[in-house]
Amino acid sequence: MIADLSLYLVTDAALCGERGVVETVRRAVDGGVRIVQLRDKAATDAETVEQLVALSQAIDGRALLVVNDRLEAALVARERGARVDGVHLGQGDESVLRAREALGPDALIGLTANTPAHLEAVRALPHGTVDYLGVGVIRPTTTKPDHPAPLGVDGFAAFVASSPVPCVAIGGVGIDDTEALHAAGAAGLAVVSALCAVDDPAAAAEAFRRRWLAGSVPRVLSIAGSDPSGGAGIQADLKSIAANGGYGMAVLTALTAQNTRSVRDVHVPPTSFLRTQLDAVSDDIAVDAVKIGMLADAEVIRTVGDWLEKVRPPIVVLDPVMVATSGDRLLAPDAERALRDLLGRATLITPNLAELAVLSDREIADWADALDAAEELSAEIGAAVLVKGGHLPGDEAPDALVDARRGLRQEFPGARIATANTHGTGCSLSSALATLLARGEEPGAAVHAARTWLRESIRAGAGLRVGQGNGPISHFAGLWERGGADARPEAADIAAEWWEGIAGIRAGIDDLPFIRGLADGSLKREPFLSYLAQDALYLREYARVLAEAARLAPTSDEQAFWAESAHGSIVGELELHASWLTPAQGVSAATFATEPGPATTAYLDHLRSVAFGGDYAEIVAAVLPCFWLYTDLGRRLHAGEFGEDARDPRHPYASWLATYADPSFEEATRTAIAHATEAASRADAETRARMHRAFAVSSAHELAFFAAPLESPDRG
Ligand SMILES: Nc1ncnc2c1ncn2[C@@H]1O[C@H](COP(=O)(O)OP(=O)(O)O)[C@@H](O)[C@H]1O
Ligand SMILES: Cc1ncc(COP(=O)(O)O)c(N)n1
Ligand SMILES: [Mg+2]
Repeated sequence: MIADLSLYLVTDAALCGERGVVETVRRAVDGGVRIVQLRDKAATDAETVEQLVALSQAIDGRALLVVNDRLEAALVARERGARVDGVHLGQGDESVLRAREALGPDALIGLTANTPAHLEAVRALPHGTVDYLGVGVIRPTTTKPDHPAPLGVDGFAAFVASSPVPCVAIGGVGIDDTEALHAAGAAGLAVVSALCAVDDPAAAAEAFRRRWLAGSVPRVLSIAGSDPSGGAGIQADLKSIAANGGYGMAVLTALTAQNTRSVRDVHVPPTSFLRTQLDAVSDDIAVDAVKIGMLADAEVIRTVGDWLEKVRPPIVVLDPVMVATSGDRLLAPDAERALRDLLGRATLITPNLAELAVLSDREIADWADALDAAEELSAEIGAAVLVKGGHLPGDEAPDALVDARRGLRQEFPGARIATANTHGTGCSLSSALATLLARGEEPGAAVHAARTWLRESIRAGAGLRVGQGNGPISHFAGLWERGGADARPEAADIAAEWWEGIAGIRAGIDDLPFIRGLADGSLKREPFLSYLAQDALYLREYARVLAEAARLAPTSDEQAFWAESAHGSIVGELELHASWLTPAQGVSAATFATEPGPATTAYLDHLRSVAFGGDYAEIVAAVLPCFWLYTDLGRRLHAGEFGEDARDPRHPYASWLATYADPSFEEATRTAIAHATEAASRADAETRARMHRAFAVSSAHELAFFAAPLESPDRG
């Protein structure tokens, strides 16, 4: 049997402690353990049967279950309805031949081995008797008191090289061995203490799995229809999987005769042949992720559902394809019910707006409706939902990831790209997601990366000059342009993402009593002047950071811009002193000579530490919120968004508010946004992430800075 041995939990009742073996296993499987071995040398056969029954229920088909040594108990537990997939035998335990005979050809049979003589013995057995070897110990361990001399990673690698069957590394394996053992050729890691004796087995398992997957090329199977014009269906899937770093496989549910204009005909081969294709793959290859596309009719859906029930792939991304971009049906209308039943088997489903309406059986009038419907559907099916906004009217094409079980609702903003090349966008996105999830990405990060890649590929689509209708996207545009480096988002997309990312901070600023009072003029003079005094202190240092940006700027345009901004910042400081922070305004010499308050100090510390790092990209991201948030606030104050008072010339702070809405400051802000986000677009993914963080941290400091005058009694 072909099994995913990547993360293999071996139980130890003592190490599981009060939590117990069953609960430990349940959580570890939640976290991604793929196979569980019940190992309890002290239990009686009757106790072992009970434990297997309980474990089988807790695992619920999400991982394989084998038992150490106790063939009889496995057989009895099977009779009692437990799903026991096989046994793991030691050199001294029952004969593997007898186990194979008793458990049948589909059982998983493992054997402990660590010497050349053991390997000779395995070679002498009929092919298919032993499925894998447990090889160790890797390091000294206390969970096997009588263990042989440790092999170490090198000894393990040498053993694997001459083994006829896959080898799992066991014995003292810790998370930091993951990469080395993967590179040494391990089929998986068998872990005892590092999963049983930890507070959070799910988190530990997730960490193992993520590190394991990061080093592998995932094997991704698309189960979908064929599009001979190459833009959608399995053709799009295979390109998308490859472009995102996976090994692509494809099982055909249907053949369409379509091009970029329309679907002319659909041929659905017999489902018996579909099943033969599916088994041919899973009998030979461990499938890391499945993407499901066009399913044609109810019988196809049932066939795929039965196969999923047998194989239980760890990741299933289901794109509930109903209608093609051209408007032609790809699913028989009477099959919608059957499709709904299949959703429960998915990890993630990716409906467009029309499909979401059908699946959730409600009307969707706008994006807010779509999010609510997605949340409801997610709760109902127990899977995450990525609702796609490609068919929204207007200039925006957002997507949103909703997972009711985790209380997750994450929006991904994006301007609509003006292009006709949208054929196969849904197919491409879902297979990219299956691949990225199989590479160990978190769902939110996977969606972000898939969208970045998709948007670049959509933009490049027209350049392919394929077809007269809705042409395809250019799946390898990034690869062809940059030789495979991560996709680069456009500056405008980065701006949208950063701005959306601080939506909570912006709402927080709008709600501050200080801002409300500033808008309607009710703000007392004293906190206002103390705010200005802090602002003056801030601007002087801010100017130095801007000057540092000028010093490091890669082009003379940018150099000039940041130098002018530094100058502007100093002029701003001087003006504050000239017109507001004066004895005439009631500002005493004491306030004048004020010290920076905590919020000012914290903000400046952040800016200076970024500036000290000497990275132009990060500095310009950190200085951006001071431009952007002020301009945005000024524009909205001026537009009367906070009430009409702010525009009244008799408003006590009218002249100060006017400087907010100064057109030349707005122009400078546009330029600052452009320089920062273009630097981000040119940067590698790691630098871009640092920039995003620096931007978000500065934004949070802006909020604290506005809050300070009415908050801290010891403000400057
Ligand atoms: N013109 C466009 N500009 C930017 N993104 C788009 C555009 N059209 C579709 N997308 C994106 O392509 C993906 C597929 O979405 P959608 O077209 O809604 O689904 P489907 O292709 O299944 O009908 C989504 O990520 C969506 O945001
Ligand atoms: C065989 C096949 N499967 C799926 C689609 C959906 O295409 P889109 O991704 O544009 O929704 C398609 N046109 N053809
Ligand atoms: Mg589409």
